[in-house]
Amino acid sequence: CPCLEYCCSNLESGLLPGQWRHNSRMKLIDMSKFPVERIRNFSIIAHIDHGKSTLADRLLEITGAITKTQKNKQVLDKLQVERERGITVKAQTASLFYEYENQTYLLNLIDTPGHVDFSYEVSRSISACQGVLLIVDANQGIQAQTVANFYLAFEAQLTIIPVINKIDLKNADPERVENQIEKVFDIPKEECIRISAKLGTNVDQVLQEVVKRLPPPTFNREDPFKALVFDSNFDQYRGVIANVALFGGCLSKGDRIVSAHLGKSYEVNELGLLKPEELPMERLYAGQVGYVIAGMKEVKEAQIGDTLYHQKHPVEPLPGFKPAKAMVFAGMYPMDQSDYSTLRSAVEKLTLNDSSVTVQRDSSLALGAGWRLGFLGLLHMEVFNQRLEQEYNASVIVTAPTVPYKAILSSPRLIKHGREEITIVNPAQFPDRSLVKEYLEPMVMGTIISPDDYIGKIMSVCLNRRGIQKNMVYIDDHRVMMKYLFPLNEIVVDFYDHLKSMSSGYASFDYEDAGYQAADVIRMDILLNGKPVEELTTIVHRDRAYSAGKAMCERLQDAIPRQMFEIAVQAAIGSKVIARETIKAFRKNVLAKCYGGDITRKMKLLKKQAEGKKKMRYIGTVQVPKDAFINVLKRKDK
Ligand SMILES: Nc1nc2c(ncn2[C@@H]2O[C@H](COP(=O)(O)OP(=O)(O)OP(=O)(O)O)[C@@H](O)[C@H]2O)c(=O)[nH]1
Repeated sequence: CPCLEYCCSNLESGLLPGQWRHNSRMKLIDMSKFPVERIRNFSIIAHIDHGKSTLADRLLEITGAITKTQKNKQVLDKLQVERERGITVKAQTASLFYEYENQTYLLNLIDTPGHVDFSYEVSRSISACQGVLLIVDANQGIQAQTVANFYLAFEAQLTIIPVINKIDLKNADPERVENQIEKVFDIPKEECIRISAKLGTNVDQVLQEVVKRLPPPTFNREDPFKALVFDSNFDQYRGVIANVALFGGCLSKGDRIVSAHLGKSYEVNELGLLKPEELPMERLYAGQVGYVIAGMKEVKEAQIGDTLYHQKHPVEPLPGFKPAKAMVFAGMYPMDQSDYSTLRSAVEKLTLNDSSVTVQRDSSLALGAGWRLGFLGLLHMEVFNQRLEQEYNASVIVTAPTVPYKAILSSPRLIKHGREEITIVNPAQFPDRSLVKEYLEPMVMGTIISPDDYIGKIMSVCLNRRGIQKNMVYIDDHRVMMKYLFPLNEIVVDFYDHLKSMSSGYASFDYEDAGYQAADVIRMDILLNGKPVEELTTIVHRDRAYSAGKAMCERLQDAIPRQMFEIAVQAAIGSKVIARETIKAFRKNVLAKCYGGDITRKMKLLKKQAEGKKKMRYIGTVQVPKDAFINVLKRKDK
């Protein structure tokens, strides 16, 4: 960092361990005496693309943590997938020093993702904070994730500073957005700050308001050490790096700490602040946010939500978090079985970094040995897949995603360990109706915000997806917020895409878990040339079986390239085929060389060709492209 200089052994600088020198003003900051009242911990939360990472860049620039160059764009989005997709996937922390009214403040900022699949990151991040900056786009106004994120912060009783971003846009209407904020969140519009994160307009005011409006942490250095693990990463060489917020006491290098969850003890090898790179320190104090490396070999050992304390001073553990709940499951297999062990180590390493992915071993007749992975949503699954390919050079086949159904069993034969209820994460293991009292499907409460011109279209799509309307309110003169109860299965794959395209990109969607409901669902198999393909088996609602089967066959017909033999694509329920499409074979013109001539010779050639094809159909395996598994589930809403 060009502006701040940290000293641990450099005697010439005249600094003691744990002291900072602010080069531009030659001011020494002794962290051991830094008062808690001058610390502010806050998150930046918003709907996707409303400008969180851009604002974080400006805050880092103003406070001198990074230099102002073209290269320094979205510095907190470090992953390649984040940079390529332009989205934040993982929350990032940065500690900044800010000068206000001749006092130095330590601001710990956490930039969070905006997409619904990563809202778990948001809820974890805000647990380490006392306040949030709620960013709203001055053109788009309040969107579905703005509402969801607001409630996360509101329920955690954090101070909320509304910030209206992108006021430089031609169509910006900050006045309208302020009215929406007042109406929907009951925050007086005078409290909103209008900024342009891109141009830097009023960004300094944001920092001033953070200092003025957000409360400092109320933790005491004299109390026993107590820290919340709110995130963790895995480094191949250094092991687990736990991001912690200190809720009391202080922690020094060499201290022995215990993780409350496992009761294991560790020696602290390294600790420090995140600026946003790791900056080793001698000590961390109550109220600060930083990182700790303590020889933990698996992320499981630094479980998110866990409490760390000094071995000699046990404390009451903090409440922690609910574990992330996987919403989508899919099989993952190596393209080539010989790559199995390489892929296994890649999956293990990546899940060490992303503890919200659940992993179970699985195998399939067609695709060999693999895993069944659970994700928080489809984007999460795509990002995981992309990271595997980019960061670990692995090539994988991902099967059709499915949601976790439940079945209440009636047959005592199947009741293991007194469990009557089973969760079905693989449709191929869907228990037969005769063994089941009741099937249950996962439900979600969806929030849709859209201009009112599209209400009619949206309602008909929601109905088509078995949605039940629960509420509808106007958030301003032209925008409505609708609440729908949906079966998760109906919205998980492509609902958001449809909603976006039918509303010219104006509608936004967010959902939260709403438990389980009884449902009349059945298993539908897909057969290619009479052979069931386990990886394409799906669970569908009985009323939708025929239309779903027909649509899947049609989509497979498009997705599977023509091969040297004819392929019959069938959808079946039990032994009953309910839909069929045929993929025609490439036909070699065996008669090309026969100019006129004897008809019996032509017939002989055609018969020989037909026999050859019959053989191929028998022995040939159908090649299914790897993206076909997901594409077959994407439906077209009328
Ligand atoms: N005109 C204008 N564009 C902005 C402003 N702030 C951000 N943007 C643009 O908006 C887009 C999204 O910005 P990001 O900072 O990536 O948004 P984000 O909220 O971090 O996005 P996620 O992390 O994916 O949720 C980028 O193209 C930015 O350049 C602004 O003040 N004015």
